[in-house]
Amino acid sequence: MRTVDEHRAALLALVAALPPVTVPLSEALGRLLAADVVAAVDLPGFDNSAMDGYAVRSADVAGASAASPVVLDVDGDIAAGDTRRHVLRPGVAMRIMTGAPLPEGADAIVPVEASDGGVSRVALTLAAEVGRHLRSQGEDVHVGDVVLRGGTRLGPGQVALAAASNVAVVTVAPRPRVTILSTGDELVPPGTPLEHGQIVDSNSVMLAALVSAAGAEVVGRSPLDDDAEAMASLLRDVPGQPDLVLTTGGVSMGAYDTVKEVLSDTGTVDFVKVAMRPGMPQGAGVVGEQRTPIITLPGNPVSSFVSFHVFVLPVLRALAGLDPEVATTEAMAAEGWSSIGGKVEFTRVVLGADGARPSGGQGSHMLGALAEATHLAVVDAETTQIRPGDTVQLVSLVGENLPRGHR
Ligand SMILES: Nc1nc2c(c(=O)[nH]1)N[C@H]1C(S)=C(S)[C@@H](COP(=O)(O)OP(=O)(O)OC[C@H]3O[C@@H](n4cnc5c(N)ncnc54)[C@H](O)[C@@H]3O)O[C@H]1N2
Ligand code: MOO
Ligand SMILES: [Mg+2]
Repeated sequence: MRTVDEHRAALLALVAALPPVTVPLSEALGRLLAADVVAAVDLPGFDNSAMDGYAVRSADVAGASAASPVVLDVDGDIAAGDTRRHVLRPGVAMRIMTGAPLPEGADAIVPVEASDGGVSRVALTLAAEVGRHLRSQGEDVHVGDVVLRGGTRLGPGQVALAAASNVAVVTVAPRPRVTILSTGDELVPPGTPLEHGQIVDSNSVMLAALVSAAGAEVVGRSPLDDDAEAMASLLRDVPGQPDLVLTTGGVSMGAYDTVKEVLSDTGTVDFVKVAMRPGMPQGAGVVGEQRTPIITLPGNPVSSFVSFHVFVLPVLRALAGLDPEVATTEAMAAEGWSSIGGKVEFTRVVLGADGARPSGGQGSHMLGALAEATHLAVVDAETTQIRPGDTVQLVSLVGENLPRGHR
C-alpha cells in the first residue's frame, strides 16, 4: 500500500509546468499573476484638481472670507481631458473641473461652493493654502513601480490598478485543460426520471465544479458506460486535447470495474491502494498517443471529492507553474471523533467559532454531510481518536471562498 505522499509524488512526476499566458485585463479577473505588473505611467499622471472650482495662486486669495471676498478675473475654463498646457497669470483665476490638469503657476484650488460661481469674474470667499485640493503627479504610483507582484490573485481592485497604470495585458498562470470522464452503467444526467437502480452522475458535476473553482478549464466531459471497447477507443484519443484526464468509478475490485480493466491493458497506468480513507483505490499514468496524464478517481462521491483535494489539486497547481503544496491551517477540535488508524483519514468538518467538528455521516457515499463541510481535517495514520481541544490540521475546500448558504 502506498502512502498519500508517495502517491502524490508519483502523480507530480507525470506533469510539467505549462507556460504562462498573456491575457487582456477584461479576461484577467480571478487569474494568478505569473509576472510583476510595472506601472507605465505616474498616478496621478499630472498635477490636477480634486474639486470643481477655481485654480489660483494661494498668495492671490490670502485673507479671502465671506465678509471680505477677493475678486479676480477668470481667464477661461479647464475641463477634465483638456490637453492644452495652460499658464495662470498672477492676479487671475481659471475655472477648473475635478480631474482637469492644473495650469502652470497655480498652487491651490478654491471650490466653487466658496465663490459666487462667476464665469468671467469671480468673488472668492475662502483663502486656500498651497496645495489645497490638489492631486500631485506620482503621489499614488511612480512610473516603473511594481504595482502588483507575481503570485497575486487578480480581483477587481487589482485589475483597476493595472488598467490605471496603463497596462492592458497581464501575464498569468495558465488554466490547465481538463477532460472529465465519469463511468458507470448506473449513471444518468441530473433531472432524468430514475429507474430502480439508476443514480444521477453527480461526480462529473462535482469534478467540473472543482476543476473550475481551482482555476482550471473543463474542455471535455463524457459520461461512459461500462463498455470496455468504447472506453478503450475513447481513451486512445481523449476529447478536448486536455493537459489532464480525470475519470471516476471503475477502479476497485468489481466485475464491472472497466476503467481498471481497460487501462491496465495499456500498461501505462498503475492501479494502487493508498493508505487513506476515503479514497483508497487510485490509479495514474498516461493515455493515448499524446501520452496525456490521467488520474483515475474512485467512484464513491466523497472518495472522489477527497482525492481531488489530495491529489488532483496539487497536480493542477504544478501544471499552472505554482508550488503544488496545498497549505493546511490548524484549528481546535470542538468535539471528539474516532479515526480508522493505519490510514490517513480525511474527516469532513465544519469549522465554527469553537473549533472543528465532523459535518455529519462520514460514509464515502454521503454527499449530505459533504455539502455542509467547510474543511477536510487530516488525521494521520497513527491517530485513532481525536479529543475535544486537540489541534487538528485542516485543508480548505476548493470553492469555499465562493458564497454559500446552509441546508
Ligand atoms: N471488494 C471490494 N469492494 C470495494 C473495495 C475493495 O477494496 N474491495 N473498495 C471500495 C472503495 S474503498 C471504493 S472507494 C470503491 C471504489 O469504487 P470504484 O472506483 O470501482 O467505483 P464504482 O464501482 O464504479 O462505483 C462505486 C460507487 O460510486 C458510485 N458512483 C460511481 N460513479 C459515480 C458518479 N459519476 N456519480 C455518482 N456516484 C457514482 C457508484 O454508483 C457506486 O455506488 O469501491 C469499494 N468497493
Ligand atoms: O477508499 Mo473508499 O474511498 O473508502 O470509499
Ligand atoms: Mg467498483
